[in-house]
Amino acid sequence: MTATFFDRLGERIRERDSVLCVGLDPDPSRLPDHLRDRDLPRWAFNRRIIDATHEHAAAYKPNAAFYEDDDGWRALTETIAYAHGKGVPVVLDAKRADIGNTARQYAGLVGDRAHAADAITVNPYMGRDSLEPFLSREGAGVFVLCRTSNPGGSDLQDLELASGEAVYERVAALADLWNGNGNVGLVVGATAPEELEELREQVPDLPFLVPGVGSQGGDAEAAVEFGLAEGVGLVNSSRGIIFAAEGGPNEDEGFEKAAGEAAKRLKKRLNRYR
Ligand SMILES: O=C(O)c1cc(=O)[nH]c(=O)n1[C@@H]1O[C@H](COP(=O)(O)O)[C@@H](O)[C@H]1O
Repeated sequence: MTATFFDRLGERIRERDSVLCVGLDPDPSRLPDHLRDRDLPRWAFNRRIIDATHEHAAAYKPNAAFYEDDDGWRALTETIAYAHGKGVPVVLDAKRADIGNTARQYAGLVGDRAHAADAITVNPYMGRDSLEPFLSREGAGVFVLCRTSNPGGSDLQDLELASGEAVYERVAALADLWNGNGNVGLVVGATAPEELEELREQVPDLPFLVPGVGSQGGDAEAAVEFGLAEGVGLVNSSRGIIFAAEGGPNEDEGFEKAAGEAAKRLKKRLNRYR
């Protein structure tokens, strides 16, 4: 195993010729009917999605929100183990951070523990010490929320500081300082293409995780053009891939085929801009 998460991700990107991150957000209300009576319906769904998409995926990104209940963590750990079995790194989208004592507990979500993820998304709001337990896990990737894709992303992140820089620019500068182990990246939404371009110039060495392509209508070209650092970075789509069959003739039985085709299509589209 190579040293950093980004080394491993870079290898995967080259090997699969893909920067596509497939988001595993299995909203229980949208699962196909025939999987609903399974022991762990979300796991049954994810397993089929992974079978159909892994050839095209540089990484998977389960969002913790879809697993935070009694059966959820079992579904999540099965999913992580299965993705690893296919050789695909997993970014746990948990957006965590807390005072050190608590963050140390969260940090077990990534790293060497069996079924832990390879990288995690974190929230910079509480500052460096709240992220230290993640940053100090040298082999784990840490994606710091910088300029998010949601409409309210500008409410705080675009505010201008006394120094003249925007809050998101300060976050990027801090993340660059926190990158002593070469394991830090930024989350920057594809719905903010100007900020993507500007941030790429500001922190040329940090890989970005770029969500917001697909269901949120973000700019796929800007995501690729500015999201990659030395060819390494991820462009995520979740609902646009895993629920690609919805509304079509094979909504129920053919959902994994539709997901596989959607993943292949988006991979190819992203590759046109690399
Ligand atoms: O951290 C994230 O991944 C994230 C940051 C952000 O700014 N916007 C954003 O959409 N995300 C996540 O990326 C995924 C996007 O899902 P889709 O809109 O279905 O592709 C969800 O899991 C979001 O929580």
